[in-house]
Amino acid sequence: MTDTTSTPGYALECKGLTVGHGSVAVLRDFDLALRQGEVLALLGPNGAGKTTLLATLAGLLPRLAGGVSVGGRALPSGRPASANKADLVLVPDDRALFTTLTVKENLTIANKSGGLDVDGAMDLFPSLTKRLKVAAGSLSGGEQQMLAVARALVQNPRVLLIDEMSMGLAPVIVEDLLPLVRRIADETNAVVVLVEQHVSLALSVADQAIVVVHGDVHLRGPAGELAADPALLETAYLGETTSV
Ligand SMILES: Nc1ncnc2c1ncn2[C@@H]1O[C@H](COP(=O)(O)OP(=O)(O)OP(=O)(O)O)[C@@H](O)[C@H]1O
Repeated sequence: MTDTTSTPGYALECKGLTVGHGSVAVLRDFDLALRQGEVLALLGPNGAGKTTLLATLAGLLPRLAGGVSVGGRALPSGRPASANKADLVLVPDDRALFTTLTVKENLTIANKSGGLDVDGAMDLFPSLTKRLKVAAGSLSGGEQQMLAVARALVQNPRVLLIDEMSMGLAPVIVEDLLPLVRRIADETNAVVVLVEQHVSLALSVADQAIVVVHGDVHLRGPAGELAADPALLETAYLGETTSV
């Protein structure tokens, strides 16, 4: 039987975690241990199970097996309110903004005590300052992504899960946005799990990286070491299990 006891010192821990849809597993027996302020780049081709993993960590899907703990406390399976109470916040790939509300309203209704306030969020995303009174649905794609991350930050996350921050954005915007992930982890001490298709950029801001392919971990290690070995990454993406 899987030992799901949490280990002291880890801000986010998964042990023997299996996630999926209905009874169909898409990512099996997944282990993870991250400390405060660490950034994980979760990489892999389409259909690998990355989004399913994030949704499960956020309690939006029930676990099929294994355990998840945040700050040493076990999270119940399939309970988004419990995950949120444990300060685990998901930025989904569709951003899930309230499109008819203004930028300021989106931030104000999400604000939790102890988190950044609206002004603090504007320090990280100064270009949103002049858009505070604009409806979220009228923002550009890049601005909407900034707002989605800012809205997560005002919830004072201990664990921040960001699914495909760069989806639909021009490369030049992605190059500006991804370094903010590093700054967020450094300044707030949150764990950040970043699902990202821009592999080099993601590795440049991450501490650790994992490549999942068809539901299995094919490579994991320090992000810098993976970035320095493109051939190894390619091999992992092609489906061969390898190691740094
Ligand atoms: N709602 C669902 N019901 C059943 N199966 C699903 C559902 N959503 C995703 N899947 C399946 O689960 C598997 C993993 O999908 P998932 O979206 O987690 O992968 P991913 O790594 O995030 O890929 P992508 O980068 O394309 O988003 C895929 O085979 C997908 O078809």
